[in-house]
Amino acid sequence: MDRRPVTPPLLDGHLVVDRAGFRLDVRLHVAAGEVVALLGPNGAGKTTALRALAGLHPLDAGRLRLDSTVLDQPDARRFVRPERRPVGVVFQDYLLFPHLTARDNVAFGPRRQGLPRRAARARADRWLDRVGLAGYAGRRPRELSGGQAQRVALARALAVHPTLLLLDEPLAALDARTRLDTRAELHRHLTDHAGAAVLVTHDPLDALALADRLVIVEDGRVVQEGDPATVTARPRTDYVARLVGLNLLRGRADGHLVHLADGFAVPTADRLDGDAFVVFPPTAVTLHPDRPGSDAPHTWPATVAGVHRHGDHLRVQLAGPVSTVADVTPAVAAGLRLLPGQQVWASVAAGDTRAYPVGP
Ligand SMILES: Nc1ncnc2c1ncn2[C@@H]1O[C@H](COP(=O)(O)OP(=O)(O)OP(=O)(O)O)[C@@H](O)[C@H]1O
Repeated sequence: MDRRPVTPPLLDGHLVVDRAGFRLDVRLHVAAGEVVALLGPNGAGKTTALRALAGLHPLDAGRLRLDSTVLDQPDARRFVRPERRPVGVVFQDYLLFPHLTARDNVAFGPRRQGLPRRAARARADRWLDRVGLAGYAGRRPRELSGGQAQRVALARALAVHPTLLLLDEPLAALDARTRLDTRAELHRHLTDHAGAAVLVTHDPLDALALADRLVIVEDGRVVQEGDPATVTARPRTDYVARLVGLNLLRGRADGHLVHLADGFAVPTADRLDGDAFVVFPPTAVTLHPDRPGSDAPHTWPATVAGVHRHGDHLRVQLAGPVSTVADVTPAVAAGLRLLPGQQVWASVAAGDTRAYPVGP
């Protein structure tokens, strides 16, 4: 039996925020040293959650505890103002003070924490050095590139030794090359950060590269969470499936078949019974011009809804009783004369699908 004491998470939040026609209601736990990425479609509530953690948007209900301090609990009339929270933020709309040098931007937080000017500046210089900007301390934000400004913002957030680090799309404003370098650098700083970190991103690559755990938010609720490997292997919503590039269908498993609506079925190597999800990559879908014979018993009719170039392949959107996407080579597409509106038949091999229960 495991007798290790269960340590409470460093951050323990039940965040409830009401906005016109929208309610955020998410439970969020983050351990010391853990990086959690909030992912979700536009308007899901990610930024609202981050702003609630920072204290920029008070909770309407629920409770937020960080370490041993309750930061926000409306029913106990408890609210710690943003500047009094041990929180470092890197927000798009909250970057740098334009009139201060990079050094003074970074020294600002430590000064507020009571560090004398000279010590605060020395700390700022150490952090600028750590983010690779030793020679830029005297520059003002307008004399920095986007990537450099982003790194100063990170240094500023980390210089206060925050218990909680919040990052809102930290790499979004950067070009592809800078993004790659900054992502690697951010990864190093997050690994060194002893506190909790919560990151909001639209980019699955950022989330997979930086986070220990993904929390998927849709319409103000957590719809799935887990380590990146599990979430990407076993998506539970269409949004997550699209994010990781898989077709996701839901049906009723009966041994090695998952029965879908309208009497169609998908074969699977996994043996399962009951409500099930089944996933497969677009490259696993085979298209046939006519209904195949007994060599492909589990096929379904589909209408080509769209064809786009996708790397070396063509990505075909298929509508019908089973809505999927298929990746085919240009040669196959030409052979099938794939055009929008065309009727085809689709199938997938058991060895290319994975099925898992809908229930926990
Ligand atoms: N200032 C505001 N006043 C009222 N409602 C708002 C305000 N800002 C956002 N909302 C609403 O709150 C909901 C959540 O928005 P939020 O910005 O948190 O989503 P998000 O997941 O961060 O989206 P995105 O990916 O587009 O940034 C949306 O329905 C949005 O319309």
